[in-house]
Amino acid sequence: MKTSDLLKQYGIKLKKNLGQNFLSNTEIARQIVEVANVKADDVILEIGPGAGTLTEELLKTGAKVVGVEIDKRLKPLLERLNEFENFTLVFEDFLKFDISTLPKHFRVVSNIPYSITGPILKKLLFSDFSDAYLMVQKEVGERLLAPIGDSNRSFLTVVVQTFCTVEKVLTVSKGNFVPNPKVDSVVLHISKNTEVYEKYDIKIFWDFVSKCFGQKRKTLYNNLKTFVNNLDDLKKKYDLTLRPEQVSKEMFLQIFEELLSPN
Ligand SMILES: C[S@@+](CC[C@H](N)C(=O)[O-])C[C@H]1O[C@@H](n2cnc3c(N)ncnc32)[C@H](O)[C@@H]1O
Repeated sequence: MKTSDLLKQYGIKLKKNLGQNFLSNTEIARQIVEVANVKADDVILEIGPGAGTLTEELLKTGAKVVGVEIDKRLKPLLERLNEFENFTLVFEDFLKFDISTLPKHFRVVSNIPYSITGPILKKLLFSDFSDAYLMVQKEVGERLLAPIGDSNRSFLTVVVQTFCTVEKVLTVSKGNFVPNPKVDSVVLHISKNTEVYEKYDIKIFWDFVSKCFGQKRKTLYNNLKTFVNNLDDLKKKYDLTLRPEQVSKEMFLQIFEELLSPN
C-alpha cells in the first residue's frame, strides 16, 4: 500500500518537529537496502522507522532489524510488520536508547530526522557500530563531505572524516517523500576506520576539535589559545594562522597527539 494511503488509513498527521518526511517510493527503499548490501546475518539498527517503508525492505533480507521510533502514534501502523520474526520494535527517543544492548558491529540503515543529525551522529560514532547508511538532507551531506578549505566544513566534518570513511552513494529527490521536503536528500555511507579508533580516543578528539572550531572565523592559534596555556612550541612546528576549516585531519591529529592524547 502507498505510504500516503497507509497514513490516511490510520488517521496519522505527520509532525514537522519530528522530521517526519516519510519515504513514499518503495523502489528507493529497495535501492538503499541493495546498496547497503544487507545480509541475513546482519543486525541492523533503524532510527525512526516511520511508516515502515524502508523497514519492510530491510526485513525481507532476513536481517535482524531493531527499529527505534519516538512517535507512539505509529504503533498500529508499524505493528503490521510484527509478522516478520526478525523485527524488534522499540518506542523510545533514540537519544535515550541504550545502544549498548545492540550486539557489537551492528550496522545502521536509516532515513534520520534532520533536526537531530548531530546528536545521532555523536551517539553512533561513540558506539560499537561498524558502518551506517544514513539518508540526510543534501546540505548535511555536503557538510560531512566538505574538503579542506570549504566553508561548509565543521568540527563534525573533521571528526567523521578522521574516524570514518564517508562517501555519497545515492541522491534521492524531494519528490520521493510525503510531505515533500524543501530540499533533496542523499544517502551517505559512513564506515568505521578501526585503526584510527584503536589509536585515538574519539570522545577526547571530539571535544578537542569542537574547541578548535569554537570561533570558526578566527585562526587556529586564537582558538587553541582558549584552552592551551603555551603555544610557543606548537607555533614553530605548525601554521597556526590557518582557520580551522583550512586545517587537514592529519594536522588536527598531530596537534591532538602532542597536546592531549593519553596514548
Ligand atoms: C525522516 S523520517 C523517516 C521515516 C522512515 N524511516 C522513512 O524513511 O519513511 C524520521 C523518523 O524519525 C522519527 N524520529 C524523530 N525523532 C526521533 C527520535 N529522537 N528518536 C527516534 N525516532 C525519531 C520520526 O517520528 C520519523 O518516523
